[in-house]
Amino acid sequence: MSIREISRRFGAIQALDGISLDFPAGSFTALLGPSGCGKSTLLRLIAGFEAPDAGSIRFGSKTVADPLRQVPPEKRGVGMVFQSYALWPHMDVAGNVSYPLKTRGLDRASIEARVGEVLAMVGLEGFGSRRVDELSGGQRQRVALARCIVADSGIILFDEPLANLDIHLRATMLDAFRHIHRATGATIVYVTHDQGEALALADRIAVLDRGRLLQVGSPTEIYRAPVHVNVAGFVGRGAIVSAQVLGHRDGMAEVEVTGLRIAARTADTKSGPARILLRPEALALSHAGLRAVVKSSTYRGPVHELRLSLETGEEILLDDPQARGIGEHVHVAISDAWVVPG
Ligand SMILES: Nc1ncnc2c1ncn2[C@@H]1O[C@H](COP(=O)(O)OP(=O)(O)OP(=O)(O)O)[C@@H](O)[C@H]1O
Repeated sequence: MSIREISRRFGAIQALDGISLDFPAGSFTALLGPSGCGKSTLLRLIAGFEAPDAGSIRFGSKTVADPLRQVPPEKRGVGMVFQSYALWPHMDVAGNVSYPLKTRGLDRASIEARVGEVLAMVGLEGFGSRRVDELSGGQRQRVALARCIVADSGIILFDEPLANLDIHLRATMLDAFRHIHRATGATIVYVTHDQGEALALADRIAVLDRGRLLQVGSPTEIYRAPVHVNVAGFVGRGAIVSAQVLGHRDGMAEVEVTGLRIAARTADTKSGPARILLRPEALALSHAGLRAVVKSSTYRGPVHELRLSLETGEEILLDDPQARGIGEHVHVAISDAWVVPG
């Protein structure tokens, strides 16, 4: 599937602004970005609930949407798992799941066999005769998922499917989604504003901001080498601080950060003022290094997250095994840094 130069405006709001993105067959792409950046609009355009003002959407060689043509949603063969499950509450589980097969005129025995197989796949073996309104949120999600699998949708769209589930169910459903992706080979587009979900699930992450695509890449690329400060700020913890690039050696930038010289990863060969990204796991308290003052110390499970203030007034985050006192003077060693382009 590919989208080319897609734009969509609602009155004064440019919800999508010239987005081009390829979704290779069998890929699992997470669309990530702050509220209002256009994620759901993009999904609705792929599903066929919205039409683009400009640009085109192709499924393989077939154009399903451009400003002149619009294939209706039911003819696109796209499966959808949304937050509000869109199931028929009065029907039992098997009735909901078998619906796409009935419309294809399959015989009863084959339908039953296929429904049983798919319910087992989503961990709902033996749930066929249960009413949907007697199920938990997570179980309903699984029914919606089973219905997509039964329909054999080559493309499955997820819109914040875990948003109203508790933390334990979320973990179980993450496993279910991974399993379904492997088992069906479907092309999956997954909208979330939870970066943890995106990093854990997707093989590609596309980061949107105000209707524009900022970056698309593997979770590690997005985390380690964000191409824009808004990507760096949105994905993962960390801080962006001002620095000077003095020169380059062996593909690395020589950088000065408030008096300390370090080597930083970089994508270009520019020198002069720059901004660098410092992730907490690349920082450690040390006898020498950046001078900083502890601003806050928050226990986060096994570590204490320290918020430290540098001499420039900029702040960084660091994880330390011990709690530290507010106002304590410390030194910070840096083992990895990234020069944010632009
Ligand atoms: N039908 C509509 N009418 C008017 N404005 C709309 C409509 N749909 C979306 N918008 C606007 O377009 C922008 C993008 O909305 P969209 O729902 O795609 O964002 P989102 O990234 O999915 O946000 P969230 O994470 O909050 O769901 C927002 O400013 C929204 O208010």
